[in-house]
Amino acid sequence: MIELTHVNKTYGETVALKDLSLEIKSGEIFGLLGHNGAGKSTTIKSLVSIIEPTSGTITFDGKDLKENRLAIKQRIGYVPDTPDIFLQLTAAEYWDLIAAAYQLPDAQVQRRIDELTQLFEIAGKENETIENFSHGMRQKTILIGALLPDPDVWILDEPMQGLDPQAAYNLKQLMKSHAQRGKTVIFSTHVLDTAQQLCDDLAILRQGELIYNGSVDDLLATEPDQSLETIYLHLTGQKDNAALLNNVQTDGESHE
Ligand SMILES: Nc1ncnc2c1ncn2[C@@H]1O[C@H](COP(=O)(O)OP(=O)(O)OP(=O)(O)O)[C@@H](O)[C@H]1O
Repeated sequence: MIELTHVNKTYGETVALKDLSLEIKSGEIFGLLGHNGAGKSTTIKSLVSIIEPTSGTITFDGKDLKENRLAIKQRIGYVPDTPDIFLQLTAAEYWDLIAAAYQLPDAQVQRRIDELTQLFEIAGKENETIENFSHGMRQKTILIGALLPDPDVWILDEPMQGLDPQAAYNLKQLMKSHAQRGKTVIFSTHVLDTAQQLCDDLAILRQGELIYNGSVDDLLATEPDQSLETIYLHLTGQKDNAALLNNVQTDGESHE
């Protein structure tokens, strides 16, 4: 179980997270939703210790993250929101770096790399520089790095971005089986169909504040026969969106 309790994060004047409390259970897929700037990446970066909350506590199985940072980080596989990292390395050098950080046995590393590069269809590209990869190939390289140690907790920031349909399908299957093995998957997404398909529980953030936390099923039950997209837009959307949309659509005509 992962618990965030009264977590706040400010950047100067900007309040990125406001009094966020969440419980994320083992064996579940937990989705973080919210518009651009809502605080999803800030939540994720706090969980993986890239940033320090201004106040509040985060615990993993009752252990405080601040006091057990290294041990907890070893349990986490993290995919950041951009794959544009370590561009000067080859994919193999990047995975070596991860293997060293997690102190993985060579045989395990080679087996996992063989399996994962075949699954994500980048076998044969291991010795090419990441800078020369397409966006999707970079994303696959980072994903393989995160999955290499088979960590307990996967924390994935918009992981489907740039993946081709086959790779996205494979990743979704891996996420489901990871949760079925009693482990935890936390991911952020803007793709509400994916959230509806995959998540057990959800948090929806708006301007750093939690506006929904609970199961997908309970949320769907609030408006029977509506999709998650419709319900999400009702919760978070602009009140006068139709008028704004109409202005933009008809603006071209008024200048013709
Ligand atoms: N390093 C930073 N310095 C200053 N402000 C920041 C920094 N990082 C994030 N913010 C601000 O914190 C708020 C939350 O940003 P965050 O990246 O968590 O949003 P997000 O929900 O992940 O957005 P997106 O969907 O666009 O990725 C935003 O107002 C953002 O401008």
